[in-house]
Amino acid sequence: QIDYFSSISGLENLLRTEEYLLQSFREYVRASKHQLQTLESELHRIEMEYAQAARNTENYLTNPVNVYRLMKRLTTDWTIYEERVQSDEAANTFLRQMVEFRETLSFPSGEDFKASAAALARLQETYHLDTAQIAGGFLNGVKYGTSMTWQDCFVLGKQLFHLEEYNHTKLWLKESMQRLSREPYYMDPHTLEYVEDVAKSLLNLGDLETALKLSDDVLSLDPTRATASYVRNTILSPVGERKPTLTTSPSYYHQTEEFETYKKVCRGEITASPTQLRPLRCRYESKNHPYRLLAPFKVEEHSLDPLVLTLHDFIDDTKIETIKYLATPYMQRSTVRDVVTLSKATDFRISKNAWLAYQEHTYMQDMLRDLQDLTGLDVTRCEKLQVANYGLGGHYEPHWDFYLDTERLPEGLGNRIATAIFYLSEVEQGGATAFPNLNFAIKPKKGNVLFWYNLHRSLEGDYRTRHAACPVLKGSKWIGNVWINAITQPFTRPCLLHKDDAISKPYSTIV
Ligand SMILES: O=C(O)CCC(=O)C(=O)O
Ligand SMILES: [Fe+2]
Repeated sequence: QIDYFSSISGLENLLRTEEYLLQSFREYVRASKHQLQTLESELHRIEMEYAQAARNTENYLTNPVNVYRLMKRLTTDWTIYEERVQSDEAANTFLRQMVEFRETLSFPSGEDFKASAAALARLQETYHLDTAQIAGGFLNGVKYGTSMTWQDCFVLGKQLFHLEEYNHTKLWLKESMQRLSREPYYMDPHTLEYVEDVAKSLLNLGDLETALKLSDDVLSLDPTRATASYVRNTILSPVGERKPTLTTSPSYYHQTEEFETYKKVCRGEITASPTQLRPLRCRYESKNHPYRLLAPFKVEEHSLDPLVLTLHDFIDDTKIETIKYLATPYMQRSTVRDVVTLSKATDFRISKNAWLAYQEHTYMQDMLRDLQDLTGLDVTRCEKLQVANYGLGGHYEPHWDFYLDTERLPEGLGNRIATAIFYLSEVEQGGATAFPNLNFAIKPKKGNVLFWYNLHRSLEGDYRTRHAACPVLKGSKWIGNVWINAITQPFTRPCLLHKDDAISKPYSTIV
């Protein structure tokens, strides 16, 4: 069962579906127009005939030919029109095609639709986005798309209600009413029911002021509406009879300080302090490799302890496109380790990924060779390359890359001593790699690599390296995760005999 919400890769299938639907619908409109035109000329003909008869009824009815034709019309012709309207060829073709399309084309599932609503709520939450702005097609002040209609906002609000995202429900239902009030037919009889529905929802969500205003609006147009009266009476009756207001209760982790810090880092509200930044440098590094003397590594330090670096322009576009191309057919929903099921999909990691063996292409072997040249680490035994793609609000909440459960290390590889994230695309907005303990987030830049050590020298996990992929706000984020494992490193990064993990212990208490 493939899903569509967890990456951008694959979504083009849905657009192709829409192309087919549009074609079919266009054909339906064209054919029905043609049908209607034929009917119209028939109608016109009878109208003329009738007008003539009505002008001088006696003269008309005394003509035997006219009488015959009147009889014919009323016995056969009208039946033919009736049948034609009923058998509506154009509509039938369209409906038949739709049945076929539903079997042969890709459609998103209800889960996809739900997850895309949840993604919008997550983005709004993480980046403090204004509801009216999003509805107007703006993301962080940049106009990307068309506006949402009041119905769009209403449906989204309802979905968020079912997801128990009550704060967001309120925002979207109110936005839908705002948008409705700007429509020329505000409050026509058909929409009254929607407005009542919103009034009732807002009553349950505790926004009494708006609920009362909406029900008053409805009642001023139609004093007999039952729901609006109920809302109004409930609000105006003495307190105490009212049901308790619905409130959202985020999961335990989502209420922690770490999660708050993570979101601030994603928004760029927290950044490394001057003291943190002072000792850091950018430099060229050749490691005395003859080739690298000419094309040195461009190294930017983000933190010295733990060591976190950006390697600028580390991989070129040709290699990047090849690697994405190789991965695309194998992309599947990303999972996380789970004690019981071994691996499972979760809400806190939303992306698709594919594992590629480095042997599959020299470009991938080049990635490892370059990393080895720079870091001196032995890369002969690594986990496979993990290529990932994040779409609509895709993210990976704070986590460690090293295995906590050292009983179950990948066989013959050992724990993940270092991570190198190859950024395989730009991301227009959001999607940074955030380190909530270190107070910085690195914005993806195509061709750059983010490198850090996950383990202390004693091979214990360095808890300060907790990191995350901030939700992608606009764009399609591609990365390649290289994990360099510890088993082959006794000479390249000798482990210490004494423990040196005390410094990161205080950061281990989060989970
Ligand atoms: O996408 C990112 O920026 C981080 C990804 C990550 O941490 C992971 O896949 O383990
Ligand atoms: Fe990670």
